[in-house]
Amino acid sequence: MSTSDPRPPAAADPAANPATGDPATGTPAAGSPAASPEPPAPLLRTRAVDVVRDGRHLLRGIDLAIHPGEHWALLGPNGAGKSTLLALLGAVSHPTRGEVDVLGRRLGRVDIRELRAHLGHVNPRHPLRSPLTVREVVLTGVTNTIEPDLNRKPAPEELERAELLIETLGMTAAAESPWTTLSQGERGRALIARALMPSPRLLLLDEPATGLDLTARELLLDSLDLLRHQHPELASVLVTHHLEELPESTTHALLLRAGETVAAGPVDEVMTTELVSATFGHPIRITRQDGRWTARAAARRTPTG
Ligand SMILES: Nc1ncnc2c1ncn2[C@@H]1O[C@H](COP(=O)(O)OP(=O)(O)OP(=O)(O)O)[C@@H](O)[C@H]1O
Repeated sequence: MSTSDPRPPAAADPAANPATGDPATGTPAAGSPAASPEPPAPLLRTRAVDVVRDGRHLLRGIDLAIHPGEHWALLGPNGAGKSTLLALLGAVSHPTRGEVDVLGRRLGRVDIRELRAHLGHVNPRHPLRSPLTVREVVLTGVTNTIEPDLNRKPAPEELERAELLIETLGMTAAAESPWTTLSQGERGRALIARALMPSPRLLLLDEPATGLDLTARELLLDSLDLLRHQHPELASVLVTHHLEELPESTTHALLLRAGETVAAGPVDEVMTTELVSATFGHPIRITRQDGRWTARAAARRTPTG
């Protein structure tokens, strides 16, 4: 299949389920039948989204629907538009055209700062310089501030939640370690715990494994698998260039090339040799073993005769 003929396995049509409800609690909209077996409303939805900057299309015609319990990989080469799309999904920027609904609220019609409070956005460039401990950094997730709010004492249930998340992310032994002495992998896991403090329904991860050594990457991916297992309603979007950096628990993928969708849908339909090769513009062979993916350049043909 060529990039000009993408057949994205369609994400569920969000228009079929217009319930919007309360983004903070997930409560169905008034009038929704309480016992309805309908699938849940998407947490994120984009329709025909374009982003144009300086006269250049960074994204074109992006349609996407992400539901509770889905864990999406956003894959594509350098400059494909992954960070631009993540900024829309994280209510950080607006589309030039099209619709973006985050937790049932349309960007452009709501205060995006209020929306962001319900999203767990992990910024690998967390600008902390002071030697807060891991526990203190995780607790700043409650106020979504870089430094602790000194006028506010954490409630016992917040301390308890921080401890649980620190454990889930495999950081208990380092809970008292100062930020300034942590490795990049430890910082990454502490930031995921921090992002989860306000119990967001959606976690956005921008290249969380970049720069990690093998052990640190595997610890991170194990932690994400455990987290997703413990919080079955959580949804997530993870941006990466590398298939090896995808946790086993990845359920869906969106492949982007030059700002356009090559394919989007369930991971086993999308993460194929054909579609990933089309996305990266290079023949790549994809294999999946024990739930994890590897990508290798397809073998060159041996010249005959
Ligand atoms: N404000 C802007 N004005 C013009 N072009 C921009 C702007 N922001 C980003 N771009 C360009 O848009 C394209 C997509 O950028 P984006 O950062 O979304 O890609 P990406 O897939 O995340 O890339 P990478 O994998 O390298 O991080 C790039 O070519 C980038 O140079």
